[in-house]
Amino acid sequence: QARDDSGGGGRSGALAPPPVTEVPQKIDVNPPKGTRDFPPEEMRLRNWLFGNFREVSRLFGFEEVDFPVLESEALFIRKAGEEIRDQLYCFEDRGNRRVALRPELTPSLARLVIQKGKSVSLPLKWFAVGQCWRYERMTRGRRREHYQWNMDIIGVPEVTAEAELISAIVTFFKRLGITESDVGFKVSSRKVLQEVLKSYSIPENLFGKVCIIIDKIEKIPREEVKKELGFVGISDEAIEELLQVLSIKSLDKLEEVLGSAGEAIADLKQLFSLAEKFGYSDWIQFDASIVRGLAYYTGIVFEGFDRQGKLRAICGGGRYDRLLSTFGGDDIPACGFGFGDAVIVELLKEKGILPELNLEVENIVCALDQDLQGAASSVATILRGKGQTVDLVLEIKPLKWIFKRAARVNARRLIIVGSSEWEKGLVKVKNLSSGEQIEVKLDELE
Ligand SMILES: Nc1ccc(Br)nc1
Repeated sequence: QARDDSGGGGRSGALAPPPVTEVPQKIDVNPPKGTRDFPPEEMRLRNWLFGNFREVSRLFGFEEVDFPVLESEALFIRKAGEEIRDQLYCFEDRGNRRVALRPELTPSLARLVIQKGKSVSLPLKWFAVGQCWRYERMTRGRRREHYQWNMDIIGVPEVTAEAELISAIVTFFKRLGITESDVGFKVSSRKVLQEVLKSYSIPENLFGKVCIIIDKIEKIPREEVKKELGFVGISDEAIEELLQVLSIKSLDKLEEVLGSAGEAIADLKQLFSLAEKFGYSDWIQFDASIVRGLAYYTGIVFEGFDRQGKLRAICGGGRYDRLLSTFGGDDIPACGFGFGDAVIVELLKEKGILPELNLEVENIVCALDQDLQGAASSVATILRGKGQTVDLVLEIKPLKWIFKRAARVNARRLIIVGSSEWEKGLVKVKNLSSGEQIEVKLDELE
């Protein structure tokens, strides 16, 4: 019989039998496939990581923004064959609207910039830390959600913006104890591809598709890449030239091939010169094979990698000068990066530099008998009013239990409220590291 929780009268009169409760159904206590809970220990690590994201963003003068996790599906529908599109976590809501759990933050940011229009003055320097989703066939057992830190600069066409963003990531790595011997950035520009495609008169509208196919160069066999490029109409000759250019690892070599007049070389030379000034030259290297897997990049692209080659890309980003206009906004230049919360933790574990993050409570306060529980509450309130953390024991417990609890919460002091002391306006204060115990007047407690 369903429980009558309609709040109505039902048969709940004084003499009526107690309502038949539902037979308890054991629910699955695990979170949905591909998602995570954050119990205290994991939450402390997440807060520490996000705290560093936010502190670096603050150091660089960026403002925090956020957007709904749920967006119109249209924001992410791009026809360039991206994986992010194939794995879109999308559905029709009860209002028959096509919606999606955001797979990334950049389109939402672009939407908000357009919405703000002339009410905001450029350049905008915005950052966000948000959960992003993908519907991954669980056969690969990969996650379906992660948190991404994004920093974006809107309204700056110069490469100074990309240089600034990479500097922010370097600053973040250094804060965590990660050095240029651990990680690096592979940097290129999609203008390299653009210049090659243009020399073969390949139409602009194929640019996004070609980039997405080439981004798979490390993930699928070379022959498959060539076949896919052929399918979209790239000639064999152009394919050979593309793959040749993509294997270039030095700017001098690239300049030999492309010549010195193109934007690609100019942008990359400026970026490497700025890197010198920022002091992170040892962190970056040119690699023409870097195109990144998002269709909207139009210029410099970069990705953070671990030099041991054990992990997937740590972060990635680039310039996306056309995204806002494709959403019907003005032609505003933009660049940004995404930095996931998973690979970085694997890297910290690999390096053995995960921080020790324990619950730290300054005081544990307890009453020795029931009628002093109120007194213990007032002691806790006084200490909290002074900005001290207090774990207040909420029941009368034996001292053995209290000491065990004090150890678990790493308390520095035990404040005991006992009747004989309380009558004299005193409490017992035990220093839990030295063991020293003194009596303190309540109004002198600090
Ligand atoms: N885009 C995206 C979303 C969620 C995860 Br996990 N990985 C990538």
